[in-house]
Amino acid sequence: MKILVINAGSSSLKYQLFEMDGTQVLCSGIVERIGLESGIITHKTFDAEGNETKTKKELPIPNHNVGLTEVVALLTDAENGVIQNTDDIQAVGHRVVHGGEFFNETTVITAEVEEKIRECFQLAPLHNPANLQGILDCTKIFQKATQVAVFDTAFHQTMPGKAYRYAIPTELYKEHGVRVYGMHGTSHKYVSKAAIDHLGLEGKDSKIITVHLGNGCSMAAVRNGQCIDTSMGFSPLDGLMMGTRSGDIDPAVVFFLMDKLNMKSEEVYDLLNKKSGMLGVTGDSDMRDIEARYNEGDEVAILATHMYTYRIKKYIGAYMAAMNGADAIVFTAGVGENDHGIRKYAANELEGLGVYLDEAKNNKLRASDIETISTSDSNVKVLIVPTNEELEIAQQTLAVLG
Ligand SMILES: Nc1ncnc2c1ncn2[C@@H]1O[C@H](COP(=O)(O)OP(=O)(O)O)[C@@H](O)[C@H]1O
Ligand SMILES: CC(=O)OP(=O)(O)O
Ligand SMILES: [Mg+2]
Repeated sequence: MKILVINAGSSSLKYQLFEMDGTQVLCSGIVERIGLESGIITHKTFDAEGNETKTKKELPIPNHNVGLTEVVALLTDAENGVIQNTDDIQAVGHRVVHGGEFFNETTVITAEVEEKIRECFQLAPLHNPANLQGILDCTKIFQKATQVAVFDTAFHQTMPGKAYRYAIPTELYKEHGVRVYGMHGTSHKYVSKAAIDHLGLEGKDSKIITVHLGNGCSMAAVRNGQCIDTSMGFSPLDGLMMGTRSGDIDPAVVFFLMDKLNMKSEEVYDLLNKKSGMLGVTGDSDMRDIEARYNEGDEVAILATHMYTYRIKKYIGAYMAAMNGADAIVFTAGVGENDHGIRKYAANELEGLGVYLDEAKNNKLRASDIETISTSDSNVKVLIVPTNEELEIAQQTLAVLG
């Protein structure tokens, strides 16, 4: 069975096509810089031995629909395509960031499900509209396929009330669903499970702290494979410092901006979501640019890097307290897998908590497989586990189809 996975982000669209009998990846790719002057499509195909052929295209991609049309053209290309026509796809698995309290598991998409995804637009304005657009487009293009939604929020639905409730009047939770939801759940689930398997902790009282550092960043405390706390909240704006999002901030700042600087609520929302985080402090949002500036001794980049990693460190402490210890801290996603400086500053000087980083091992730039970067006698293991949200989505899609 061929399952296509679509991970539509705010400015990108990642995809992978799987042959699920034996789980072979037929092709994968990313459409980046959607909506900007020039977009980039990187497309990789794989033969039965896993050998890779890569093509790269630069062209304007004004919206996700154009991006998806380009992807379909690559999939069905007469010479280099991996399928003959769109009817070869039996299912499309979609990443949907926010499922509110509607969904705690993977779901076949119906008109009613689409409506509920729409109802969650306000909770994830950078993500859910793009996710729904991807679903609507794929329904038209892949007419024989079952469309399935895998929610970022689902994995976090096991959190207890003491972790997911805000200390505000109860009716705001009961009548309006104002609570912590948490995101990146597919990734936290995938990497925590991989760490549990890797460390032989299946069936034991396992305590894993997962640190997902991409453009959006979040952490989770995972006890016995279940999420008990996470750093993103009602929306993907909360918690860690991110590429363009502020993360934790005193809500009084919002009123200050509105009352003293006459900003409208949507301007404040835009500021905290799109103009803050690393971008707000340094002018750059991509960690590669910030790393280069750091290495040149740029003081602003140095400050921002330490703000970013200090907050991760504080959450590590919080989650070790929440679980009364930890077996492992797991770094993942674009920054977590690639940036050894970020891992170093986030996980060094934690010997008091039993975390001993092996700096030489950590200095590897890129982890394509699970790597241990703590010393052999570290009580708490520090791992890099490359995430694979697309594989997790494909497996959950297959499971829901029975
Ligand atoms: N080699 C690298 N070194 C440092 N950071 C990197 C590297 N490669 C990618 N990144 C970072 O990873 C981020 C994207 O991560 P990703 O997990 O793809 O995020 P998202 O899914 O949120 O778009 C980029 O913004 C970039 O900062
Ligand atoms: C929820 C979220 O922040 O997703 P991403 O990191 O893909 O932007
Ligand atoms: Mg991501």
